[in-house]
Amino acid sequence: MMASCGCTKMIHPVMRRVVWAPGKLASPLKVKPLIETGFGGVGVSSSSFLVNLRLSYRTFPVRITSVVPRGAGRRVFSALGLNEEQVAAVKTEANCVRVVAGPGSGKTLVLTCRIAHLIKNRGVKPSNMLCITFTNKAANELRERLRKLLGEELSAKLNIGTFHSICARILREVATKEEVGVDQDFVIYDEQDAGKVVKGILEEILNAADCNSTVNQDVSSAGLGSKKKSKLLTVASKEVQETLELIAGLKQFELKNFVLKRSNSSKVLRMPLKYSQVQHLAKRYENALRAYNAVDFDDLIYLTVRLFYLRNDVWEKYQKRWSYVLADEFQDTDVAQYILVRKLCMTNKNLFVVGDVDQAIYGWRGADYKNMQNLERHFPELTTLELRRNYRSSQSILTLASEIIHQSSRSNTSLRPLKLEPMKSGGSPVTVSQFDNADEEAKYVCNKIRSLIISKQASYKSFGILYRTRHQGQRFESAFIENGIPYSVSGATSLLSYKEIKDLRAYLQLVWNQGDGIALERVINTPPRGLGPTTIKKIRDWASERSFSLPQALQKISENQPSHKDLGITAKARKSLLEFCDLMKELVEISSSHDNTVGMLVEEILSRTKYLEHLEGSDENGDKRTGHIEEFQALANKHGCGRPALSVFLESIALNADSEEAGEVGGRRICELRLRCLCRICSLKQAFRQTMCNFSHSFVAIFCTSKVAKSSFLNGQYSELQPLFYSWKYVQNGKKLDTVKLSTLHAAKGLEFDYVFISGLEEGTLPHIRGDLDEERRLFYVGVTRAKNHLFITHRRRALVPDLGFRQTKVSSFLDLPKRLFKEERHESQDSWNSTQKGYSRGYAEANW
Ligand SMILES: Nc1ncnc2c1ncn2[C@@H]1O[C@H](COP(=O)(O)OP(=O)(O)OP(=O)(O)O)[C@@H](O)[C@H]1O
Repeated sequence: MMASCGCTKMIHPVMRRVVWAPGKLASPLKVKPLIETGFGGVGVSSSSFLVNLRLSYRTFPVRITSVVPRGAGRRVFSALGLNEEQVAAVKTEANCVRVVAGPGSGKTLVLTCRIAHLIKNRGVKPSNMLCITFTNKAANELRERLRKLLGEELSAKLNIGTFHSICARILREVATKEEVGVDQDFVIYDEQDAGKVVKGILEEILNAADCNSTVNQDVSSAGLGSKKKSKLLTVASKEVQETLELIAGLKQFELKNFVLKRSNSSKVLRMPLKYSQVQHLAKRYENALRAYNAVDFDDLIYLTVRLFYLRNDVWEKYQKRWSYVLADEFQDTDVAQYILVRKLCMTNKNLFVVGDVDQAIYGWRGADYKNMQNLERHFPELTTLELRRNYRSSQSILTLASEIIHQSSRSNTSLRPLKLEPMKSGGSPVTVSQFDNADEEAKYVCNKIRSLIISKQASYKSFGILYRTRHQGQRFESAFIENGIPYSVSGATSLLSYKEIKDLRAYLQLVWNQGDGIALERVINTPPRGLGPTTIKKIRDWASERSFSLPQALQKISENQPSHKDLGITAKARKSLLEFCDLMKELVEISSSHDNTVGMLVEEILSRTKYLEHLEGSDENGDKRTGHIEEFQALANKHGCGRPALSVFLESIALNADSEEAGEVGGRRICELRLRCLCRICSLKQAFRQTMCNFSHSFVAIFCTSKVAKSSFLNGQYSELQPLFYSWKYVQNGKKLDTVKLSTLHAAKGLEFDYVFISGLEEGTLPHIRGDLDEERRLFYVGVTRAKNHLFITHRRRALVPDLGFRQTKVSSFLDLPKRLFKEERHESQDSWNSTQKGYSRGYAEANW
């Protein structure tokens, strides 16, 4: 209908396809549905507090001159290296505090010390504090620092987590099906699972609409009609992604109206057209999730907020439990997260938030930096403090950063720009270099790294290569592989993204919740058991005619209800289904035993399904996949016995995709890749090379540590393998890999490096063609302020521009800066590449052996 009123341009592409078939939409799926008084009280003496504090700050370049006695107030913190601004923020008497903190000003340090101060000097129980971070990585870092600072016992009582993990915990404690649509055993769907649900709904709608329109058009040629009917329409992943984003926007909008209504406000927000178009889709999506007893990431927060508004007792319970709320990176909160924090602090008004409007980079996923400002309205007693001293970057880098951010419009915010004060003077000038193309740019970066490594001025981990879009990293990856430069990628392919791990995870999810339709669809024919797509479609059709979900249909089949004829499937397929149902019943029983760990359950799944044999037979990467399964089992083995442990394990993998563990696996994969390429470029014999290329991880370890290999290295043979050898040694010694870090600008938030390269400063790339100009500028600012001592900015004359393909580029408007702030370099194609490469191999051996 809407399309016919001339607004096609405003209509979402998927909706355009769906809306053209008004009245033909399939009907929504109906499914039946620490009272310790300071440290003394718990055995932490003031001196051990200070010792611990000192230990925890080993990572900080602070000078501790003397041990200050307990209660010496301001002096305690200044002795620990905090400056006056930081001490003021830590020790402020105000209860409701907003700390506006520039980059590199020590936000984490302040947050850690504030928590310690509240416990030590204000007698707040650790169990009454809730500390919210944005990523699991940040939560882990804070936890670790506090563990060193406060000791094991006290820090264990603190509640530290991301918005998602905290809300999941609340819902698991108090959710009921009647109030929020799921019970406490719910599963959490990640973006991929949610995408599958949306894809299913969209394709169902499209195919139903297509089927009807074929009939309506009275297609004379029966052949064409049936052909059309038999070819199912599919939906592209981009369309699924766009639909998910619209549904997320609609949910935010609905939550705002819900809160207005519950707060007795007469204001009602008008729904934007784009959201009204997806309303029915969103409803079907919600119904499908609830039918599977599942929630998505957004739901975790929305449902918690709804529960707080619907149930006073629940709200009171949590605001009493967490009477002190501290939140990091507050500029990146979205509507729901803001409402949650506000509601939790509504009565106690004990709030401590840290944030920086200039580093707000998540507007595209619903974050609203104006939440920093909204605090003034909702908490009139708010005290604002500033951290302006930057300890990270040299003066030249900071001057450039300030110029960049002062050019942003800063519209709609009363927060004045922070005037950062550099604590480091001077510094080498920032370099802006132009290259012909991405290859030349990558060679330049490799050369710089090599020369600094050879001259021992830097280790690999002192380099950060930052870029706007993920695909830019690939060019650097290939260049590093060719040159034996060890690297790791922020947010690299995690263990959880491999097919075999997804299969195992789906089995576990189904064991936990037999109503999980997405998990069921994944494993019902994996390994193959004669239940192909046609059989499943027939069962699904049978089920939807009776308003059952697929899991409910299976339940009916296992109760011997429909015959294979009723279902329209073969007797063999029905037998197979019954066997599958029996298998699941057995696995559920195993999971319930208090003697069985999650690791044992994984083993049972593998043996009862003959999954490993299936892998061997079906996949040439069988070895690698078996390695991934071993890693997954190792993770599972860390968990205890019975169903509670299974729940904890599933939740930890759903909510910890950004954790170090996942990254570690990414790092190992990179070792493999690198070794393959190194084999190619160095003079290994054909047969040996073959073995090396088929190697498993343990083989690399054996090779790298074997005497033969060592002597080969000493003799100067295989010198290209040396970086790998060192990386492997690092892993063996339990150290983090010494690698150059490749990262998108978004993922670089919170990181710092001696040397930073920011690549691709071209119009269309940075600023990104589809980005908001101000937010893109802030992203650039975040990148620049990651650099401690040396900053290299690069741009290419010809490059792959997002949405436009390969083309001649224009230098980014973000580089319209006073020329005095940087040094410009132009690089033509290099011929000296090969000769430097040889020199490097020799140099590397000399420098490292
Ligand atoms: N008082 C201090 N004295 C010396 N160094 C400090 C002090 N406070 C912070 N630093 C140093 O400043 C650097 C930045 O600290 P931190 O990473 O906590 O900053 P941040 O405010 O979280 O930065 P960003 O928001 O840019 O990620 C660190 O290297 C830290 O060691």
